[in-house]
Amino acid sequence: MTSQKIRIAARLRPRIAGEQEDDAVDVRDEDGSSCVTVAHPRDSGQRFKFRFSSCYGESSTQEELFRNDIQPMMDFVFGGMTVTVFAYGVTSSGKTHTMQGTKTDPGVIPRVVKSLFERTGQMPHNDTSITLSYVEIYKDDVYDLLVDRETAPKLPVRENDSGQVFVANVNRQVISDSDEFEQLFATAMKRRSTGATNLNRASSRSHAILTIEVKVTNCDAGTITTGKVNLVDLAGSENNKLTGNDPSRMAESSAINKSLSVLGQVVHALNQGASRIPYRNSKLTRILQDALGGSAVGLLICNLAPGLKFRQDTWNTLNFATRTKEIENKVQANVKETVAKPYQQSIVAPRIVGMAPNRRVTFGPRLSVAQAGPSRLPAPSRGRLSHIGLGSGPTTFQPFGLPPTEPNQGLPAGAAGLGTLTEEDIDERIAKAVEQEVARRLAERESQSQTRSEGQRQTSPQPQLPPQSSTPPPPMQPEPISSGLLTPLLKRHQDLDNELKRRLLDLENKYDRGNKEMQLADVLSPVSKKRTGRAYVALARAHSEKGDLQVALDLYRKATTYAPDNDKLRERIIEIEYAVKNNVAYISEPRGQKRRKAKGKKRGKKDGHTGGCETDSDHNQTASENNTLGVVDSVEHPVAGQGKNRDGTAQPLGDKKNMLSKRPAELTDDLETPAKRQKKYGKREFDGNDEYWITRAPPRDGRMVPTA
Ligand SMILES: Nc1ncnc2c1ncn2[C@@H]1O[C@H](COP(=O)(O)OP(=O)(O)OP(=O)(O)O)[C@@H](O)[C@H]1O
Repeated sequence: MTSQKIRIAARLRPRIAGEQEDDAVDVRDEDGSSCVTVAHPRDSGQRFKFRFSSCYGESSTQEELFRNDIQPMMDFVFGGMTVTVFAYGVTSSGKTHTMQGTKTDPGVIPRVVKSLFERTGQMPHNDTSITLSYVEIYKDDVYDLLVDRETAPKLPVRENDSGQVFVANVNRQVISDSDEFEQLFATAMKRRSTGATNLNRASSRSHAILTIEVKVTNCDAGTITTGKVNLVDLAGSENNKLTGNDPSRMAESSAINKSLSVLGQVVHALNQGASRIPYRNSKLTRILQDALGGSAVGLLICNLAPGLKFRQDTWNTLNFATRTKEIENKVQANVKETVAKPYQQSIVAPRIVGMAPNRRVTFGPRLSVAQAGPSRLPAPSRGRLSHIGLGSGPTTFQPFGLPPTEPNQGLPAGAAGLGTLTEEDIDERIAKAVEQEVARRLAERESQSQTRSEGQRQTSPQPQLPPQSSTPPPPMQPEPISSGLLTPLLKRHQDLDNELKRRLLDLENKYDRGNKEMQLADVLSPVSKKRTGRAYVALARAHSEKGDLQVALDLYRKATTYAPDNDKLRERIIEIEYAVKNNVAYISEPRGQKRRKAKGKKRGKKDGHTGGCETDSDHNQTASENNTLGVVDSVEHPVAGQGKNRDGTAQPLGDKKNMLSKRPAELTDDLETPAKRQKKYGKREFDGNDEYWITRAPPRDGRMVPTA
């Protein structure tokens, strides 16, 4: 792992028709290196200088930029690293021109693709593949540009086990040459949201991210190297006085400015070494997380528009670039060995090597998921579960056979038969084996219980059974049966099969439900997410007060999908889990304690604290950052304003649609209504913890009372 600062390239575009000549901004050579200079607003004799990794003037060419700054980064891609290039600047500063270019004057994207293919063409001994995905972030929703817009759903953004953020369910297209790319890209570009503004006839209304993955399998070295390049054409920050946007354009503009403002906050937080970086405040920063303080190599192209008209924007862009160049990434390569590692050999190889087809997999008693090495077991999918023995009896529990053993192709001992399996392949096979092992054990347990119950039947006096003999009984033969009755053997097999089916389906349903919940949470707006979370919490609380702790626990767990960062919620789940596990009563926090906390929290918010979303410095930054980016008007605080009046005070009951009014009828009977509550407690109570109105049992001492 090596540290690498983000590189900055500034590019000043030439004047376009109708723009006035002046020297407000220029690029010049000074002291042996080039820099951008901006005229002092009040003293034209003075100029501010900005130095970056490279600076390109109005006459610079696409070829120059590519050769100096982009081409050298391709080495990183082939070394298994992720490279992110993003074009940043005010609207009409030339971002799309730089990234896409035109047919006659291609930009960074087509040049990168061409260079990748040229390079893979020089690797005849390696197996290479180039895969493409292309998405746009429009009003903070992610859409696939490789599918028709009419049918393109909003795509969720997720994080994998190793903390890497990715766009889920995105189309990934393998391309075999530059021509195929050009066709695909030309169609995708037409799907991107663009519109005319006063400043740009074809202004991008979205951020577009093209991801190219390069996979090189080196059979000699036994490695698979997966590098990636993200080419990002950001939408431009907009000054709505200049763009003359209509209301629909204003909504887009506000979303663009907001996400760029969050980008500014992220950069600031990184520079401050803040403990919490607000990546999650916009999809853009979430997706670019790896490039900003993560493990990718980054290049920021700062596009600048010439002239006095854009001086303030130029100034903002240059300030943003100056802060960004301080960000340091910990660059990591993604290189995997194609042969099994020691932990995999010890578990997988001895069992599977040379296994006869259709022999049952018999893992030793020590095998567990945890022992299957540090690998991440893929979550069971419908496809994978459903093909295990469903639909026929237990004899169909097939081993997770590798293909018939192939001759050892010079692989290390112990890896024989694994061929060129990748770590993922092996992980997947382990997962399958574990699933099958679960199925086998279920079947075994079932058959043991059948044997036991048969044994009991045999020991009890049953005149119709033959006398017991000391010799082992012959293999059970199905007896002729009277019509309409199953033989015991068939019946046993069928019961077993049904039980197995039932359990596997339960497992699948559980997985599907969890997945749906996640997907739903991903597509909801932050406000709806919060509301749904609250609704679950309200129901959970109602159940916990009824003593129905298991149901309450399930509901609280569901609520965490919508409020993953809520520590209180997690704490409550742990408490209830403890209560359920140890069979002790669970009692909610005493009221007084909570109210005090609530007041404290509200005071904190008034003072500028944001409920854990940002640090103080983040918050203070909001104003300064936005001033810098020139987007003060569009800033929305992520937390402030929810569940409160405009003046920051809590909304009284009745003014707000509280969650209790949405409770199912069966839950409301034995709960307090707001009127009952008022009668009982004399005044209304606000639960500052989760910002919703709740019913509460009379205060009791202590949090848990053992019942036994
Ligand atoms: N280096 C350049 N050489 C020639 N023309 C350029 C150059 N850069 C930009 N232009 C022209 O300037 C105009 C605006 O450029 P472009 O659309 O790329 O801006 P943008 O920053 O992507 O704008 P937006 O954020 O609104 O999408 C276009 O007509 C483009 O052809």
